[in-house]
Amino acid sequence: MKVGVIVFPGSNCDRDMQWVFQGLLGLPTRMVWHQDSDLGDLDAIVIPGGFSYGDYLRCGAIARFSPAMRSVIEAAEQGKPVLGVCNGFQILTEAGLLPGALIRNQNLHFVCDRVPVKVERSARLWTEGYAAGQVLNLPIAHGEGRYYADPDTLKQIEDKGQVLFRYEGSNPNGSWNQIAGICNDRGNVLGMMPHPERAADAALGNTDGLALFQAMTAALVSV
Ligand SMILES: N[C@@H](CCC(=O)O)C(=O)O
Repeated sequence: MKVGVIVFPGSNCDRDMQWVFQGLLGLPTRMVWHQDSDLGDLDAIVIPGGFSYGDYLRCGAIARFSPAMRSVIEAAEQGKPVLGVCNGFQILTEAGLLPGALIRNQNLHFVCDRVPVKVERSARLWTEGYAAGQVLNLPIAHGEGRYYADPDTLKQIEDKGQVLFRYEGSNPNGSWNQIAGICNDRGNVLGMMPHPERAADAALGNTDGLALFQAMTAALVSV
């Protein structure tokens, strides 16, 4: 059982992810340079936050062409859990693993804050450690986090229950339907803009994000 964290030029949350999986949960974790396409040894894949390729063109638009991404797509097709946080979410939408897009924040400002995020439902792999409707306090830090999808796609993901996280109260980036995180139809790929890895270690004073990683880990143990 092994977790892989894909590292692109410009990733900056890769070590935080490594700390959660390896340091807090005690799971073997491999840092994978984006040019490495041999991911066969991995049981779960994480695409961390950051500024891959300096966010040139659009956040995630260049990273999605990295050799590792072809293998991430294969792993997702095999049903392995794939988690993308912030820039990772952007890369997953650019790669077509998740529907919709992350566009410039409505107020055109980079937003760095801690915000209430509601868990929509208790979903296998990701949110079984939370109660439906539970409100988490999670850090956000992004310039292109406004979730957008065309009306048909939006209806489809809402109808299928693919929205797992929604901003509660305020809408910090103007996301359609206050969407903060979605999974794919099959449920094994999750992308979210808030940073649960920055709210996982008690030393940081907030462990609201930890249950997400525990749910992912529990699923791995039973693989
Ligand atoms: N580069 C992204 C996200 C930053 C991150 O992943 O923390 C943005 O500004 O939208």
